[in-house]
Amino acid sequence: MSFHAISRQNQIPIIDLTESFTDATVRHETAKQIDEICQTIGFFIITGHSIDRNIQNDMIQVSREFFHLPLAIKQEIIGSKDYPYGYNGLNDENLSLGYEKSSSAALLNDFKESFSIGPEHEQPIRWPTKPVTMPSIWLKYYAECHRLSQHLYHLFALALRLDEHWFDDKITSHRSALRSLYYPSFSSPLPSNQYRSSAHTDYGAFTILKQDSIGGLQVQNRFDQQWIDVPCIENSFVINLGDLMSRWTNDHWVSTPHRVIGPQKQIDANLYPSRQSIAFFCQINPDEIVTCIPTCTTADKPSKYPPIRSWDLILEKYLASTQKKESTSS
Ligand SMILES: O=C(O)CCC(=O)C(=O)O
Ligand SMILES: [Fe+2]
Repeated sequence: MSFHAISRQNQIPIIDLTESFTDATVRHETAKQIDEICQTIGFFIITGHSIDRNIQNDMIQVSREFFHLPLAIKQEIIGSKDYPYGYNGLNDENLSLGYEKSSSAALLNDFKESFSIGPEHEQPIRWPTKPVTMPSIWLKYYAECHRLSQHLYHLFALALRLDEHWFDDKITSHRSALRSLYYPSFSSPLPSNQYRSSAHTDYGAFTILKQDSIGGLQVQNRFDQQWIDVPCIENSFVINLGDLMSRWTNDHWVSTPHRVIGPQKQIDANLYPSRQSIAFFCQINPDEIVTCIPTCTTADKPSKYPPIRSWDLILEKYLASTQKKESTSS
């Protein structure tokens, strides 16, 4: 697929990764395709990713179980500056605040709940008392996503004409976060100024997203500003770049705005269906200094951004979207 074909078509490209795990030639071809996608739409769907279906199903199932528990249990683990994970309740977050402050003020907060964990190697993970199977299922899913992210980093490195292992030492103490998002059902349509997730770009390197079959995820085509529906494909993941990767590549690659709209059709009893998705936010080592990737700058294209500690970049955005000040503890 050519650069122009991708930018013109209002579709999210699909890449089958199966052979890229074992065949170096395929890996190089896939990387070339990824480079084109990352310069244009910044989103793609992967199949042949090697994550077991049972693990995906268990993760969706145990998440639904958690979000159906009484609020008091869900609120057992609440995030803070030192522990930016745990439970976020309905209307606690407005992702567009971290993205575009001027127009987002009129938007109601996102109609969703979430629960997140960080990496086990940094600090003990805080779990709610129920469901009891949650820790083992989440840790298994987290490990699988990290393994997949390592393969994707290899493809991204080849796409940027770097050594395949260029990113390896930048993720040895990564701070990747796993977040389960639950968008409850509702009986009358959401107000026009409310979304399930308002428009935003992701903050980190890239995201591995699992969505259920309800749909609603949309990506903005930056060439004509149109919102493109991301199709729900069985046993697939959606991959999208975040702001850190865009800055790291000197804007050679884009982090594309996306949002989740409410369902347009009711199911039964006048109910608009709930939606469950699972996002794995791939974050590099928090102390890594993000400075223009060597292959992304030339004499004609100087580095645009000063070096920054990777976690400083992430925290700035996180605090903006949850309306927290850096000095507050909850
Ligand atoms: O739930 C989804 O499908 C997308 C969520 C999302 O974009 C995010 O949390 O960053
Ligand atoms: Fe996102």
